[in-house]
Amino acid sequence: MEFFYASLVSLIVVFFSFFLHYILFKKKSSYVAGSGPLPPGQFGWPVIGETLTFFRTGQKGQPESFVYDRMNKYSTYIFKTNLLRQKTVVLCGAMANKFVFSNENKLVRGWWPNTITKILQPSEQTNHHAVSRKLNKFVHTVLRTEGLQQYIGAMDQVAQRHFETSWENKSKVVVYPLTKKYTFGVACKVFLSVEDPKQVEILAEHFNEVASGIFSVPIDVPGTTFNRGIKASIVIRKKIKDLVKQRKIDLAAAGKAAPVQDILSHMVLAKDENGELLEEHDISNMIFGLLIGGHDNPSSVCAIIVKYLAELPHIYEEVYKEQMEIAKSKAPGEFLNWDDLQKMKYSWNVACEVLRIAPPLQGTFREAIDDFVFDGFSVPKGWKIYWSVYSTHKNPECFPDPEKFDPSRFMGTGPAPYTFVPFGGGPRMCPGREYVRLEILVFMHNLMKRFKWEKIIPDEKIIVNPMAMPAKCLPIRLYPHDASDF
Ligand code: HEM
Repeated sequence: MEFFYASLVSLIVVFFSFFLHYILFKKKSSYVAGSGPLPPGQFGWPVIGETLTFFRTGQKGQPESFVYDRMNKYSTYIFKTNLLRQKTVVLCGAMANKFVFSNENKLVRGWWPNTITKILQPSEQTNHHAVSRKLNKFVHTVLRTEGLQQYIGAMDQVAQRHFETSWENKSKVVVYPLTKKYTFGVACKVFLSVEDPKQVEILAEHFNEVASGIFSVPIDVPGTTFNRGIKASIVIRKKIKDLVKQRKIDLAAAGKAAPVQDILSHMVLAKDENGELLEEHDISNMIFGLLIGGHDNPSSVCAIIVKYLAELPHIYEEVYKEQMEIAKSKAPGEFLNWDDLQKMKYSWNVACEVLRIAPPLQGTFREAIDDFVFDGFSVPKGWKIYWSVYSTHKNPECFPDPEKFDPSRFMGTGPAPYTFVPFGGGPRMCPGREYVRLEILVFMHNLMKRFKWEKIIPDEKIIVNPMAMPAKCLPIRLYPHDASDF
């Protein structure tokens, strides 16, 4: 059925594409906004532009080549293209990152493709930009470091149970599905206090449908991946709303729920700047957004850490030494705490190097609120702006020998400003970054103290589909440490 619809749409696209191309692009090719020419570059194929090339380079394991081919051909700092049927400029390099991040809501604002907004956005929102700015501010507040410290023990508890049930007593495992299970389990516990494995699994299945829907052909008729994504999003929202309602009741009844037990309690009790409690649908939307963030990105990093530690024994040994010192300092049954995580400096450098070399997200879009000029080229109002993580992460001027996995890049003062941007920057910078740091370090600790491992597919590549991930999900052979190591 999906194939039929996709074929139908392709035919329609072929018939009308040249006509649309003429109307949308050719007629306006002489358009000059601001005081400079349009950026160099090509819009590519009619309608679809260069979208397929963009995604294919990622699926082939060379996601950075889309940006670098065009930087070499047109300009180091800016080029135009057509992505997701939008006239887009790609801004490259540290200065471009600084420009995008510091002009939020002045010259640019957040923009998501229709597929994403249709699945993720609540229909109740009338003034999307104003509402999302207010909610984003609140999300940044609930995920700040001081608040998260209290959840480290809970993360460790989830990790211990996860390794006991899914890794121990096995000689081989496939890593990527397991890291997904771990990170989603942590998210369910920390955000919602949902621990029952069956309930977590059902929620994870709905989230998988949402994730597939976001990156599917956007045809909203029964049977398509896109339609299933929308339906799954409605089901999840309903489930979260029910949890919010129940939590309100439990918090009112003494002893049934604690104000600090998870992020949900925190949100239910929080008040906005007018002293009002937050609306139920706002809380559900925020929790939904956090679970989406917690679903795929951190699991990609955890899996790719496992890959590099298998390939680079000298780095494995350093991480092992650091983690075993902490493991030996703990009393039996004692969970990790904030001080332990502060000691995991080398481990975090390793994770940062993974975030540099294989960032889960390649970049995000903005929309020009007004005409502006960058590097002498005009960007017209309404065009989309794409900033790419790779334009600095794989740039030898920012990171010498960029393909080399070298955690020492993060020692001392670390990378130059605006060059290491896996979490974006400015007001929209990922609010989950500190949460991610804790969750990844807890994962590394529990993994290192249990196992050494080797890859079953020695030359397995990292692809981007749509997150960075090992092409075959990283099957490995496990070798448990001797009990005498403790
Ligand atoms: C390794 C894991 C992660 C990476 C690499 C990552 C990266 C990013 C990036 C690049 C952005 C866009 C920033 C921009 O447009 O400038 C973003 C936004 C966001 N992230 Fe993350 N993220 C991760 C994990 C998480 C987690 C675990 C959560 C939730 C707990 C989360 C919540 C969010 C939210 C809510 C936004 C939207 C912020 C806004 O639009 O203001 N992320 N993230």
